[in-house]
Amino acid sequence: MGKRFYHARHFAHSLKKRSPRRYARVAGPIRDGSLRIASHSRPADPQLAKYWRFRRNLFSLIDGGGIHMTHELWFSVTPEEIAAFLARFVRACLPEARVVLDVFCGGGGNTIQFAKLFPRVYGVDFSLEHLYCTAQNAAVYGVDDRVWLKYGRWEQLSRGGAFDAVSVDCIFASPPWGGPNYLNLEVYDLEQHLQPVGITSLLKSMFRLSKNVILFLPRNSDLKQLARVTRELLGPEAKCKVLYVKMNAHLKGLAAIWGDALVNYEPAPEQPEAPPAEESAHEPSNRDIPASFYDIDA
Ligand SMILES: C[S@@+](CC[C@H](N)C(=O)[O-])C[C@H]1O[C@@H](n2cnc3c(N)ncnc32)[C@H](O)[C@@H]1O
Repeated sequence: MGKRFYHARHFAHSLKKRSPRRYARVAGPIRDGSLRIASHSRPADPQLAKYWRFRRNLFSLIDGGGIHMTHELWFSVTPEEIAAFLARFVRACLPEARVVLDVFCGGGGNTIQFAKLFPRVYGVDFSLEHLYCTAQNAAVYGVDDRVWLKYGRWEQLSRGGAFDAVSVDCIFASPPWGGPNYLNLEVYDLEQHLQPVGITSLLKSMFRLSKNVILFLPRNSDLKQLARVTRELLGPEAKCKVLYVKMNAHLKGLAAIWGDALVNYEPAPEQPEAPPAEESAHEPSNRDIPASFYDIDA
């Protein structure tokens, strides 16, 4: 893997050795353990109270004391149930896939769930603290041996060809939505509001590496823009599939999906009986995709 990526298991050690100046920026929280979440103590910031109440939705293993988060990650980690669903969905659609790239990996909510089902997962983030959290959290879930991390701004990494030598089977990204104000908008403009770049640039940078792309987007995203950008970048016949992702009956966001194998996938009708015994947990079939997640607008 060379020196281009940090193996999650040795993240802090490798960062210190290869880039002491970068390490110095996170040395404090690494040494004093201030990013470690003591699950039973409510955070001092009242803004976080609501997120803390639902902390086990973010990481079911949070009570074990090994989960790490920054203030920002309380708001932005993908809830585990959703991340697990998306990983199972990709696994069911792309049974041969080996490599997933999680751009904007944050605290590893998605990276971890992908790493449970795929042998190699790359996580990218421009926050060293977040990469450190991903590495720590991946260790809690016992998947840090499958996770490789890259520090930097996605726009620059992509322009510089940082992943050109990697054969990526699928790209997932949960880009920043620009704070909770997105809910005040009737329609979320994917060119204006999405960060760090608009949807056209973001998708261009991703389609260079893989035709299979999933973006986790605000629930009020402009679907017309999705249709337009799909045709502009992939041709007049191309399709984007949109899954409305719900948790406990609440609409949490949209998964916008590109790539034939992902778009044309149909879940089998729900089957009441248990799956056959020989079906391993690591080889999900379409029975693993709960139909309730499907509310498709193709
Ligand atoms: C919504 S969070 C992702 C949460 C993640 N999926 C999880 O479950 O933990 C977005 C992340 O994007 C990172 N980010 C923002 N702009 C970035 C950029 N230009 N390049 C790389 N990472 C960026 C932030 O540091 C943040 O961790």
